[in-house]
Amino acid sequence: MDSCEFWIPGICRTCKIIVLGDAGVGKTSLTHLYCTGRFPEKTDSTIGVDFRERLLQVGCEKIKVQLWDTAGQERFRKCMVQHYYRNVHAVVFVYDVTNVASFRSLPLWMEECQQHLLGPDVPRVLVANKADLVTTRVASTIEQARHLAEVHSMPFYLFSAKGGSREQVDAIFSKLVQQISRQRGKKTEAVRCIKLTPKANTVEEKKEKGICNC
Ligand SMILES: Nc1nc2c(ncn2[C@@H]2O[C@H](COP(=O)(O)OP(=O)(O)OP(=O)(O)O)[C@@H](O)[C@H]2O)c(=O)[nH]1
Repeated sequence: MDSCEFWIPGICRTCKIIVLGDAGVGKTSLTHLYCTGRFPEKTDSTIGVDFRERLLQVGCEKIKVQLWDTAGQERFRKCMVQHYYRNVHAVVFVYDVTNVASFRSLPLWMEECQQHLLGPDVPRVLVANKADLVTTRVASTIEQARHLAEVHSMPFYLFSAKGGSREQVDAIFSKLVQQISRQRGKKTEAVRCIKLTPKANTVEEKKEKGICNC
């Protein structure tokens, strides 16, 4: 995703991706790993939102991936929640495999997206984090999570922000960026088609198109 034969200076698109999930599931750790390549040794509870960015090259396009690491705790979200959802291009849902309650909250996070008018066309993925702590006890919840992702047409990743590699975390976000780029391409094409549709100007053309002058 980062090779480029031509470089077009000045063209840079932003992809705003919000990361949602209960407190402590690993949102900060995941976004940190993606943007810096390191698992942070120490994290504090996110208050409001933290921003992290990474610059990518997709073909000849520069893309700024802007991650909104949102607060999991309700009391730290209240004042920011409207801002999270403005002009969102994609969503990452995260739950913690060792915390069943964080899995049960996923429908609420999805509902919040709906309440803020994120349509089904907004790409999303589900990350089951802390895979390094998987035990047989949580295996059935992981299967349920996989099923939930399937039902909602989301890619599913069993991942560990602690033990995962940069390549693995890149795969999660690359998938989203590719989907966003594809959608943008389609929208641009649709606009181009509308602009290029010729108007019926001459009387003959108008007749052919069934347009009447009276
Ligand atoms: N073992 C393990 N611990 C993890 C992993 N990811 C995060 N943690 C730990 O889980 C705790 C919470 O991680 P955060 O990244 O701060 O969680 P968060 O979702 O951002 O939390 P809030 O900001 O409160 O919403 C920290 O102690 C992390 O070190 C992981 O993959 N494996």
